[in-house]
Amino acid sequence: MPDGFLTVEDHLEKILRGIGPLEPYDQPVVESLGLPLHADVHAPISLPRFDNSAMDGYAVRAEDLAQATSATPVELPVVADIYAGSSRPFAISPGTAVKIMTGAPVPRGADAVVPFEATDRGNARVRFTEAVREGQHVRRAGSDVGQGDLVLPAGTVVGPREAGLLASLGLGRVAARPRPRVVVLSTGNELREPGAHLDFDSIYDGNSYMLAAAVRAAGAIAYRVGAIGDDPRTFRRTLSEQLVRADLVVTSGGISEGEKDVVKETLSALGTVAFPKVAMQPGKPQGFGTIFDEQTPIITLPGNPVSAYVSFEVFVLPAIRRLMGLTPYRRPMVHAVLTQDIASIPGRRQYVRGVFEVTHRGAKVTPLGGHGSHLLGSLAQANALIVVGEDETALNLGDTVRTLVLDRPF
Ligand SMILES: Nc1nc2c(c(=O)[nH]1)N[C@H]1C(S)=C(S)[C@@H](COP(=O)(O)OP(=O)(O)OC[C@H]3O[C@@H](n4cnc5c(N)ncnc54)[C@H](O)[C@@H]3O)O[C@H]1N2
Ligand code: MOO
Repeated sequence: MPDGFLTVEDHLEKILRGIGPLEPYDQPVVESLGLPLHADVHAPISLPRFDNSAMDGYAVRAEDLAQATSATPVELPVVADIYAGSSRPFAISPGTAVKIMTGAPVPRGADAVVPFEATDRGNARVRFTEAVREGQHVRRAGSDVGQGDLVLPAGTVVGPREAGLLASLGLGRVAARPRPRVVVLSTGNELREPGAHLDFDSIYDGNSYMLAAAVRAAGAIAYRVGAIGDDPRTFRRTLSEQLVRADLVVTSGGISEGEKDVVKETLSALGTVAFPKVAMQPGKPQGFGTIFDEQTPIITLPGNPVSAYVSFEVFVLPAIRRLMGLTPYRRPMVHAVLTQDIASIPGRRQYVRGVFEVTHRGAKVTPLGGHGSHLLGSLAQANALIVVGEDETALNLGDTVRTLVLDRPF
């Protein structure tokens, strides 16, 4: 590794050690979508809560129909109608039937339900032409979930199915860490909002959009602050104004060796931010620390768009996941067979854009475009980053290589 460089692992370790998980609180179930449960959830009630009918039909005692055949039908008086949600508790006596709708409580004494289709659909009296099995079409109390059962262990990520279960158990709120609020801002006098007038040397601010989208895709809340220029006072003022809504600040640009590297200049005096060179490509210049009295964590990413994106994947995504308590923090590597040679940069870990596919013969990955950190077109075509280790001298066609498959939930 080149002198004076940190490894990717060391820099990531510093970030993860410097950022603690946010404090959990009881939040509405739908708001917790994508967040891990902070505590085990035990069922406060059983499901179903009471014996209920799985069919529209008649509740009966199975033994009353034991002799029913088409030649010797059994006819019973219909003594009540029971609808889901509108019935009083009810019991049936031997030799009677009750009309019942799906979901309605099965009356005490009844032990089976016969669907309308298997009867003459009578109102005052109903005729049955076959016997029924005890328990037929009755959904027993507790047969799905027992009261007190551990239904969702701590760490389970809330998705639509978990939300449905929680609400069905009467739990409208659950303990989870809050969705992190991430302020995204980019720096550079050359930057303009999409749609704005461009001077001969200005460009559109793609990074703040890319990073804000990546923050959201990671499950956090993104506050995108438009690009700010290279003036240290404006940068400092903007940062201090944004702190009230930031669990983490992410910047792009202004951290290399230039003469107007505003982020580096300003932050050096504002807190604990260090600006190491990291042994990776792209993404060599990096920065991390805390700022102001609030000690808000800030991750400063390089301005080259591909460098900013790769750095987000490698450092910011794990940081966001740590804030919300979502493990694993780091995207798992997936093995795939390489379809072309890749030249390696010795001493640095490379993240090479690629296209990952699963075919009937297994997973394969094809490198894409060049190494340039400005190549946005090929970045948008890629769906994976091929990881070339610091010590690897070359990767060859046919090698099994490690890849980060982008956008995939984990
Ligand atoms: N003398 C040296 N020069 C550079 C070095 C070095 O080691 N010595 N490192 C290079 C590497 S590697 C990178 S990466 C960049 C990082 O530079 P900065 O973080 O200071 O970024 P800027 O100089 O502000 O911008 C770099 C590049 O990216 C464009 N950019 C910036 N922000 C945006 C944005 N929001 N949207 C779109 N494009 C953006 C900017 O116009 C520049 O072209 O430094 C190298 N230089
Ligand atoms: O290392 Mo810079 O981040 O490639 O282009």
